[in-house]
Amino acid sequence: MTVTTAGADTARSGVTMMARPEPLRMAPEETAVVVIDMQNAYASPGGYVDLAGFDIAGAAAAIERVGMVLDTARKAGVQIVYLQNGWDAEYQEAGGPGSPNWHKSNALKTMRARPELHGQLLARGTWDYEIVDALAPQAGDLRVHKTRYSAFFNSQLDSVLRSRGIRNIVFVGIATNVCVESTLRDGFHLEYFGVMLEDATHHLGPPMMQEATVYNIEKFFGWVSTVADFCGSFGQVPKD
Ligand SMILES: NC(=O)N/C=C\C(=O)O
Repeated sequence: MTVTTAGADTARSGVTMMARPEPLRMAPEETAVVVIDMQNAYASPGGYVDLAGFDIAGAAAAIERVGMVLDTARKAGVQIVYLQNGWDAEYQEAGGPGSPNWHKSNALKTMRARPELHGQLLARGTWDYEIVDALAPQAGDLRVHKTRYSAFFNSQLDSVLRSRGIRNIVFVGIATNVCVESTLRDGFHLEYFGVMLEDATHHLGPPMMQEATVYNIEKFFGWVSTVADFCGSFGQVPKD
């Protein structure tokens, strides 16, 4: 049975997208594509996660598929919000030894192990922090800065979405099992309908991490769909 997301006119004006465990009916004007951390740090050779020893072989395909989603979203008038993860140049926003982030962040750990990298990873103003060239934001897109894995924590994201009447979030980006899942979970608790396009994401760690997030989302926190299903449904929306 199709799940109709919140919104007075959704049943009438919405589009139906195939998803698991149920198809979703969503109004384009109440939907945003949230692009998680498609920065050089996460998606480019020589960026933070590559230097930290994670496999980024799947990132190139994710970039290409995110690009397809953004093309369709722009034509359909769906709001696009880019998240960028990182901290100020002095790393004050990262927290010191009193913060679990200081102990768990693999970027901070990599820089402590390789002091010559200090100042280069995830600092605003660096190449590492920037969105990859192929997905450069365009006029009308929004950018939101975040300092922890969940894009809802200590950021402008909730008010940016709420003030625009957004109730549905289509998630793409990196990494599936860290910032995408953390943000989708927090969005669930804030009453957003979250759907992840599984082939426009990439995980950090072994392949089972991708499978685990897909299971968690399908079973507990939201819906899972694909780029073809997003483009097939939102591609039908006429732009005014
Ligand atoms: N964008 C992410 O999922 N980030 C994951 C790890 C990190 O930022 O250290």
